[in-house]
Amino acid sequence: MTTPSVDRLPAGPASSRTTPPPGAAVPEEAGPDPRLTDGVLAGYAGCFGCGEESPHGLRLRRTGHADGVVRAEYVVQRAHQGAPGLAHGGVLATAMDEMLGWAAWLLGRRYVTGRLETDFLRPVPVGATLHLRAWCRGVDGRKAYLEGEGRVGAPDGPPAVRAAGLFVEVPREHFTKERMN
Ligand SMILES: CCCCCCCCCCCCCCCC(=O)SCCNC(=O)CCNC(=O)[C@H](O)C(C)(C)COP(=O)(O)OP(=O)(O)OC[C@H]1O[C@@H](n2cnc3c(N)ncnc32)[C@H](O)[C@@H]1OP(=O)(O)O
Repeated sequence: MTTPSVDRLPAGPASSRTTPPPGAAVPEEAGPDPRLTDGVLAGYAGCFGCGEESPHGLRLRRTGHADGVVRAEYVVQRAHQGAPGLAHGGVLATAMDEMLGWAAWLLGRRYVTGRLETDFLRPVPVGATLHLRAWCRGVDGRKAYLEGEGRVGAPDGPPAVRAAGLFVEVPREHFTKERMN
C-alpha cells in the first residue's frame, strides 16, 4: 500500500458515491501495463484529452508521476472558451477526467469513468497554464476512487478546479467493441 506524499486538499468535491468505503486500500502503482493498453490506448493520438491529432483537443502534457501522483500541464486554447476569454467548465472537467483516468490506469488495470464530480473554484483565462495532478484514494473490487486538482500558473498556484471520480474496471473487449462500432 502506498500513501502519496502530497499535500491533500482540506475539502474535496467527493460525495458518498466517489468516496472509497472504509478499508479500501491504495494498491502499489503497477502500470500502465503495456499488455493492457495494446499499444493503442497508451498515447492514442486521437484522444481529445491528450492526443496530438485531435485538432481542438486539450493536448494535456504529462510532466511525470511519482509516489502515486500523476502530473500534467494544460494550456487553455481559444477553442476551449465558454465565456469570452475564459475556459469552458466542461473542458476543465474533461481535463480532470483525463487526469483521474491516467491515475487509475497507473494501477495496472483498464478503467473507464463511471462518475465524475467537479468543483470550479475560479475562472481560468485563455492562455493560462493549468497545472494538474491526480491520485488514487482507494480500490474496492472493480471500483477505483480517484481525486485531482488543477492550479493556475504554477504547481502551487491558486486552485481552479478539483475533481473526484469513480472509475470502473472493464475487460479488454470494452475498447475493442468501441473501436469496431
Ligand atoms: C502515465 C499514465 C499513462 C496511462 C496510459 C493509459 C492510457 C489510457 C488512459 C485513459 C485515460 C482516459 C481518461 C478518460 C476516461 C473516460 O472518459 S472513459 C469514457 C467515459 N466513460 C464511459 O464511457 C463508461 C460508460 N459506462 C459503462 O461502460 C458502464 O456503465 C460501466 C461504467 C463499465 C459499468 O458497467 P458494468 O460493467 O455493467 O458494471 P456495474 O455492475 O454497472 O457497476 C460496477 C460497480 O460500479 C458501480 N458504478 C457503476 N457506475 C457508477 C456510477 N455512475 N456511480 C456510482 N457507482 C457506479 C456499480 O454500482 C457497481 O458497484 P458494486 O455493485 O460492485 O458495488
